[in-house]
Amino acid sequence: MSAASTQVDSPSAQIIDGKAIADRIRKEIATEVKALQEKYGKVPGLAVVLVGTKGDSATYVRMKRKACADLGIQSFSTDLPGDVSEEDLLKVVADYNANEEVHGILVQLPLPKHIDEQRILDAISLEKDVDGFHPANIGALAMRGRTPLFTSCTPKGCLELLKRSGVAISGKRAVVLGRSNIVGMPVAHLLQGEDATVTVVHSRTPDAQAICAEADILVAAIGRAEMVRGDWIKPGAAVIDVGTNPVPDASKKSGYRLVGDVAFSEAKERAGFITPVPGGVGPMTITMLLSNTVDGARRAFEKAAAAQ
Ligand SMILES: Nc1nc2c(c(=O)[nH]1)N[C@@H](CN(C=O)c1ccc(C(=O)N[C@@H](CCC(=O)O)C(=O)O)cc1)CN2
Repeated sequence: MSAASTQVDSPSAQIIDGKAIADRIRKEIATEVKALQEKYGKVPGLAVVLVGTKGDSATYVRMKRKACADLGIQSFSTDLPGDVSEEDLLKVVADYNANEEVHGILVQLPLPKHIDEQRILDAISLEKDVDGFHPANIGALAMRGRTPLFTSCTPKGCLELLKRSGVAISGKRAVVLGRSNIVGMPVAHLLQGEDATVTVVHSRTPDAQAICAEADILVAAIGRAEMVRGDWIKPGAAVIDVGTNPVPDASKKSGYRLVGDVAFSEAKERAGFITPVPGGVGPMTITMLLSNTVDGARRAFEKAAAAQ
């Protein structure tokens, strides 16, 4: 028998269809919104604040507002000029904090350089922090035995994709590539909370490839186009690609296409599960925002009912 005929091809990975999973969850959320309306006569409300006109941010905000409309969530919108003062932005946040019809407040990031992002995020009421970026929510996420009021949307979406795809987490070796406050750090805490053994790899980690190659679950959130090559992947691993990096593509009307932090075509030949870009983690981010808004509204409605 020739060598060629005895070779066993490694099967291609199961593609985790984030769009399909997000659509299913959105249907569940729409049902919950209806149930809340029937029980309390009120609907959840989400305030989305956009500063400036930066292309991506404006697109994401539009998507968030449309998603609210699709699911019966009341949407509150404030669009501010890029040179708005920090004090004026704080005033908008304070008004939404005081508005009883608003159960979630989201300030689209990044903010212009002249605004202290931390000061703005800290000003959002803990009970309306649907982004889960308030230090008290992050702190609770990091502590054993504590549950944050809200978990940040992209990390929550990553975990949801793993769970709904039947990927076991407990006892597995998880590697998170990237340590941002928005994704890397919270996703590492979430995986640890599910009893994975977690390593965070970042820009100063020597031999990132060798560490990634030990991962049963690899979450790539470093923001570098196709940094993770096929030979970084442990055969059979679950690969969650959070990267959305624009690369020039003259064949596209926009002049670019999006690629992840993982070289998809190489990685899918070794991984057991893998998310595509686009259509993987991205659609889950907004879906988890809607889910957090409904959670916030439910808590507010229950509290108001108990106080009567
Ligand atoms: N306040 C916040 N700001 C930002 C967050 C956040 O969670 N809260 N996350 C990102 C951007 N973001 C949401 O705001 C976001 C990113 C990507 C997607 C998405 O659906 N991506 C699609 C591709 C869309 C496209 O073609 O452009 C995909 O990956 O399939 C949604 C939301 C930064 N700011």
